[in-house]
Amino acid sequence: MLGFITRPPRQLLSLLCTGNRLPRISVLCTQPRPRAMEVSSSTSWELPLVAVCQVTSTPNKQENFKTCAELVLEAARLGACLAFLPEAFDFIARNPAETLQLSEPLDGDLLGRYSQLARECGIWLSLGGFHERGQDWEQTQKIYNCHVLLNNKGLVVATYRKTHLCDVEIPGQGPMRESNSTMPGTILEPPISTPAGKVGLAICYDMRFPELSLKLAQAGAEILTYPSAFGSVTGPAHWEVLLRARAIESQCYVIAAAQCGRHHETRTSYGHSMVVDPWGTVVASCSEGPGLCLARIDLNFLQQIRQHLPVFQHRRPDLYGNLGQPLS
Ligand SMILES: O=C(O)CNC(=O)[C@H](CS)NC(=O)CCC(=O)C(=O)O
Repeated sequence: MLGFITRPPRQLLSLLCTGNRLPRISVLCTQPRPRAMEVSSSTSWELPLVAVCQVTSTPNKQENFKTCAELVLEAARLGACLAFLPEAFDFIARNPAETLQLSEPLDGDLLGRYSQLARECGIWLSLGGFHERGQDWEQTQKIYNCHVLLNNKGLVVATYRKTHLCDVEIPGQGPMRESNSTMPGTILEPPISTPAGKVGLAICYDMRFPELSLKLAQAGAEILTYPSAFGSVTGPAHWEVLLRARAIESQCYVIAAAQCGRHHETRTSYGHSMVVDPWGTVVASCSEGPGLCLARIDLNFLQQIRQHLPVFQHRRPDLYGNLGQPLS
């Protein structure tokens, strides 16, 4: 059913922690598509397979790496070409001071280990939301929330620094003041070609700004990514609706790897990582706990939807401005 099941090279087994429970794997969603949208040109096993990893990061960076590495190994073994990790895959700290203390530069030890993991597994990695010490760290004493894309040689092919910071107070969820520790990014990253399609990079709270997803779609994105640590109050109300809306209006696949469960005494996340196809169907999802879900990316299907429903040709920039300028 999954096709192309491969085994990890022998040296990878050293990365697996012995005696640990295996991650939970959710099966591929087999929901049928509406008839009018059926594609007959490719059989599913020829299509690229992506994996979405769901974890509960804690302040313990070593443990978090071990958990993520296990899931990535499993994703590679199942034949995925690209694996997605959530925002704050590196750690979730108890307070802003600890966040700053645990942060690292892009050329630090932790990303070095992920680079080795990508290389040894031969898999692309979307590392959504690395707590990055930039060049300006000495002056600002603040970090960036950085989405890093590694290719299967372990090289950094793109980075995107979160542009919309989450400074909100939702009753029942505890205040979030991301700007206490984090600087906003100032530019968008043009979509990047990967074995699964052209990927547009975003992070979590960015999903509330459809302007960004339209801009990325018009710059050529076929897959939008929203690695997240969504709150437990906004989660049930907004998570799936926002992700499906971004997929439908941008006519892109939407891939959202999520944090789940209890990170420390005062913080929990909603989970429910998912892949949404450009028709708005949730084609794979995790539930509350840590684990993995898999989906195939069908760009013929995406092209058919864009042909049948040409919303990008029906825009009225004369009424509400042009969101379609090419990326600078
Ligand atoms: O804190 C870190 O270490 C990493 N950053 C995050 O987890 C960020 C900022 S607190 N979380 C969100 O953006 C949640 C958005 C959300 O929940 C919503 O839009 O409803």
